[in-house]
Amino acid sequence: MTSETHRNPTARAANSPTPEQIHRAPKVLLHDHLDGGLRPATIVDLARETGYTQLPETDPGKLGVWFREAADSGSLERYLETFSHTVGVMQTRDALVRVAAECAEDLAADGVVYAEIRYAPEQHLEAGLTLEEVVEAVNEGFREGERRAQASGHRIRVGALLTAMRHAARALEIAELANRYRDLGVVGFDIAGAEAGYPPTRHLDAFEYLKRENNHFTIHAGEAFGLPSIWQALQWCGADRLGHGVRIIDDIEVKDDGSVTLGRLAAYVRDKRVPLELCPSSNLQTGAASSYADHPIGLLRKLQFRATVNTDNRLMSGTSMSREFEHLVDAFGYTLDDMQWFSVNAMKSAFIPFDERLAMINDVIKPGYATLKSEWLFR
Ligand SMILES: O=c1[nH]cnc2c1ncn2[C@H]1C[C@H](O)[C@@H](CO)O1
Ligand SMILES: [Zn+2]
Repeated sequence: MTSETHRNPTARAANSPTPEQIHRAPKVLLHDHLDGGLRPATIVDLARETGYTQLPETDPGKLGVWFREAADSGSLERYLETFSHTVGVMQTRDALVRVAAECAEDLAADGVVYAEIRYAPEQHLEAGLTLEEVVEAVNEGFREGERRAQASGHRIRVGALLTAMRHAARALEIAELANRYRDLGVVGFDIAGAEAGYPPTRHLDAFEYLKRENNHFTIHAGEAFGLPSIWQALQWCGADRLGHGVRIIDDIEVKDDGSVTLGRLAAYVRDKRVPLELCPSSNLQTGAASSYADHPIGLLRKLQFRATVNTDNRLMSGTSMSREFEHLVDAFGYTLDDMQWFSVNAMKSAFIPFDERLAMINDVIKPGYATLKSEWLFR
């Protein structure tokens, strides 16, 4: 596919939402890393409190810039190196509670009404916490953040996804942990980390265990590595969703006359309504896409894949859900109807029970967009 084929030169439409409307619109976030979303000022505080001495900057403003620039590396491996500093200050119970509470607060203030936040418990054991203590601290933080959000007039519901690192060998143990804390704040499982060289099938035992337990999982696949990774994640591992999955574009052919042919895998992904947790800004930094206008989300939305919009790592990308939508509105001329479509797609794909998803869609998301869409009548 040439990069020019799917550029939308008209960009913003007359009825595209303003940044203020985007901010107020109810948004649903399925792919966001807890250790990729800390406030820079909190990192500085926690480093001081916990004796972490490796920070590249101690001024919060400069530190924020440092993360964005260091993550802007063009390679997933180098992008991931920046996490040593956030994980480095997230080793105590208090630190985890604080980071999780602020995460929920920040998302709620941005208009996110439902979020699934992931992190790898195995990365937070350096100061002696157990896996269980890590999960309980993060859950406590999320509950505290939900309460604070409500007190300031925002409503958000946050579920945790437990991630296992794909280069390590603890996936089954983490899957069992996710199962133990199911209905206690944890809604599913994930694997993350460098993709090339670490296929998801390395962790087949964990996925087979979760399937036997009727539990849910997503797999980072099709980000830095292409179709074989997506194929394995779906057909060997049985993933419910794809973390990124953006490289499914490699199985879609667009001819000069505009006609589109889906390969077998792309057809499967669309036919089975496999949710794609797309993260535009993150993809630009790791080299998986070259610009917002050229990001495959434009074509995937047109072809009605079950596409969702996500932040991945708000700190490393200097982003938020509102900012991701602002970029997409600018690049593709999206309207509130498009935003609603992405948000409903995400809510349908969440790992909480069906009746709760439906209530979020009918009682929160649709009324929220209806209010925004009717505003022109009273302008
Ligand atoms: O986009 C990503 N791809 C693969 N791994 C990632 C991505 N963003 C964050 N991670 C890793 C680094 C974190 O330490 C870990 C758990 O959140 O997940
Ligand atoms: Zn990710």
